[in-house]
Amino acid sequence: MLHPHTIGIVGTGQVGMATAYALFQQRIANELILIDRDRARAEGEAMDLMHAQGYVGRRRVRAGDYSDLARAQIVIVTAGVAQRPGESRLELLQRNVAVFHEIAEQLDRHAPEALLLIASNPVDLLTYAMEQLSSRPRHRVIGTGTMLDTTRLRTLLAEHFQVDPRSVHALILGEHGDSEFAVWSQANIGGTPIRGHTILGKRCDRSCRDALLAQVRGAAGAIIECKGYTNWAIGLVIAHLVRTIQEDQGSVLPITSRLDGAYGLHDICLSIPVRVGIEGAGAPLPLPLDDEERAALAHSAEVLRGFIEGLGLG
Ligand SMILES: NC(=O)C1=CN([C@@H]2O[C@H](COP(=O)(O)OP(=O)(O)OC[C@H]3O[C@@H](n4cnc5c(N)ncnc54)[C@H](O)[C@@H]3O)[C@@H](O)[C@H]2O)C=CC1
Ligand SMILES: CC(=O)C(=O)O
Repeated sequence: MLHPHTIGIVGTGQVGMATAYALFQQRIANELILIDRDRARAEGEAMDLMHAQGYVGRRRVRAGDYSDLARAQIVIVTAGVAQRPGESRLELLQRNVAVFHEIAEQLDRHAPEALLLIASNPVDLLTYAMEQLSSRPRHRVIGTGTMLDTTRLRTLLAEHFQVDPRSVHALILGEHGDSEFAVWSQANIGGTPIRGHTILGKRCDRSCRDALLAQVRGAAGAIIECKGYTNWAIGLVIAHLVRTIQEDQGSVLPITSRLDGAYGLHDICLSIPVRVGIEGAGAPLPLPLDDEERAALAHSAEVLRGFIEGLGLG
């Protein structure tokens, strides 16, 4: 029987461990199973985290094999290689698809019922690859998509308007990558549209909006230039997603899921707002995009489709 508080993490690098830390610290998981090709690394990380039980209470964190995932309700995949400075997410594709063949086979054998949450990059294409490689229902494979980019935009807008980021309602959709776009037609601060309105004495005109979007698109590159990787924000994004699934919240989130007809797109994984619950990706919401946004979504789909055809996944 699956246990909702048993969570597996495949890949105990920077992202995997920022995620483990968030899950542990927020008491989202009672049992964390850490799997990595480098077993010693996973063992060390498990021991380190376990030693904080004196402050968070009784929790189990252990290094394991795929066979230890039988009880896991959710398995988070953060394995693979990360971008080097100057490298795009799409450049990781071939290296990480090879890793995913092996992981999909192991997960199908040992955790066929677990919901898979993909973070490895390029996340849209690897979510697609995992859906193709795994025999589980497609809605049970989801990617973090543009959740990270969306929180980056909300943070920047909150700074601009000097409000709580949680009062900023704005979305980044499409590819988690260079072709992503902001849905400015719907963006608002506490209900007041950002376009065309002065909010708390401040405006964000076209050039301000373009500059903020450029900052969001460049955020990963800027952080990687400084510290070599990004991890803390994505760790919190994944913890939020895990809680959403565990509690069957039905939150609407810009995750990566399979589109088969929504927004006129077929057979592709990218981010649009989707209901998320215990079964994974639910129905997409029919966000009324304007012409420019529809064109941007179609462009993201075209960029990704160019790569899907080269994956050879059938
Ligand atoms: N979706 C998102 O928003 C974000 C995605 N990422 C992506 O997450 C991935 C991980 O990034 P980092 O943790 O910084 O990389 P990292 O290099 O620190 O960790 C990757 C880990 O995967 C392990 N690994 C490699 N192949 C494996 C296999 N076949 N089986 C099990 N473990 C394996 C490695 O031993 C390593 O511990 C990258 O693809 C990165 O681009 C990073 C940040 C945000
Ligand atoms: C690395 C990456 O995908 C990000 O930080 O957005």
